Amino acid sequence: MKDPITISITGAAGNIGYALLFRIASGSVFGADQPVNLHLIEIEPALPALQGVVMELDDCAFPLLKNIVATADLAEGFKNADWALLVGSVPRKAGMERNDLLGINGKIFTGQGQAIAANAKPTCKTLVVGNPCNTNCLIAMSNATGLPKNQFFAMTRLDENRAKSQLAAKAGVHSSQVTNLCIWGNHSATQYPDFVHAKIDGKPVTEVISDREWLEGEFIATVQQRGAAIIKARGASSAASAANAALDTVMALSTPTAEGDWHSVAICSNGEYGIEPGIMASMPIRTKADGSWEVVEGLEIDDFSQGKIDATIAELKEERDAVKDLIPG
Ligand SMILES: NC(=O)c1ccc[n+]([C@@H]2O[C@H](COP(=O)([O-])OP(=O)(O)OC[C@H]3O[C@@H](n4cnc5c(N)ncnc54)[C@H](O)[C@@H]3O)[C@@H](O)[C@H]2O)c1
Ligand SMILES: O=C(O)C[C@H](O)C(=O)O
Repeated sequence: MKDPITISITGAAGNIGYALLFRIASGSVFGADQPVNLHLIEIEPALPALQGVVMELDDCAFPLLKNIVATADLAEGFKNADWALLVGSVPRKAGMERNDLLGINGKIFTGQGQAIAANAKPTCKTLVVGNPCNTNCLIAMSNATGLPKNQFFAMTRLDENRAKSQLAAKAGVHSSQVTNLCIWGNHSATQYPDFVHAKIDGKPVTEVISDREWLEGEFIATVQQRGAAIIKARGASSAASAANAALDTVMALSTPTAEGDWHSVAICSNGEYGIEPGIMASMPIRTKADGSWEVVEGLEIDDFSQGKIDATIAELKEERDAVKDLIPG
């Protein structure tokens, strides 16, 4: 048996948490031979509800689940973490944009970034799900003094999965036949789901779907507005699909990417594609055999795509400027 790995999850008593924990504990994320410890972090008022979740985890008698910690103490919660999944934060309501949450949620990520740096393993990878996730991740990363920036990620995989599903439906194929789908920029209404480089059965999407007006219009708008559409329909923000995408992201960053393909996640720019260094932007990413990752470089960006990328990066710069008080030095 391998040594257990420790997964710390904030907001563990929330809706996404409830959809995440049992899949991790069952072995379906890290493998059937990988024991796990779950460190569940909540705010004090949610600890009684969290105890209920712990009772349910116990009642599953998962063979791979070795230890559960349920706590409001960040040092205890992030101790020895291999992965920190930062979900805990307030979701938006109908009529709000995700960055309307910056004032409420942004400050959560200063203390969490510091606590990860002080208590987690030096190799800990952090994935931010709580919105607005790109800028919350920037705050966490900037406060995690001493940890490499390339261990911080913000989630755009839900957007990738949504985009693949829309393209598949339009082309009359299964979503698994859609590859090379990159979400550029922010997890927001300015994101750019890149249909130009996406492929269906290895062919450019633009050859399979000849309706360019749909691709440039309805397709992009549907993906950009999908979160709002779910809030309108459900009366609550996406939870099961968000948890699924978080686990897809963890797996995509833990296993080598299929030859020629890429996946979407926001990382700290080093200037790739002319994106200002230090901006937490979604780009095409490949995970290598040794577990490290790289940006897929050299994609040709046409004028249409460049305009969309510029718009979403401009929004990320505005968000960064709005939280400058939460970013040290
Ligand atoms: N990036 C994405 O694609 C994506 C997708 C869906 C939802 N989200 C975001 O994920 C977040 C969580 O959504 P949810 O549906 O689980 O919400 P929820 O309200 O059901 O649960 C959030 C939980 O976080 C806890 N929490 C709040 N502040 C905390 C803190 N400082 N430390 C630890 N826990 C804290 C709350 O007590 C609550 O239990 C929201 O911000 C939502 O907008 C992101
Ligand atoms: O839209 C939201 O506020 C929740 C989430 O970010 C989503 O994309 O479903």
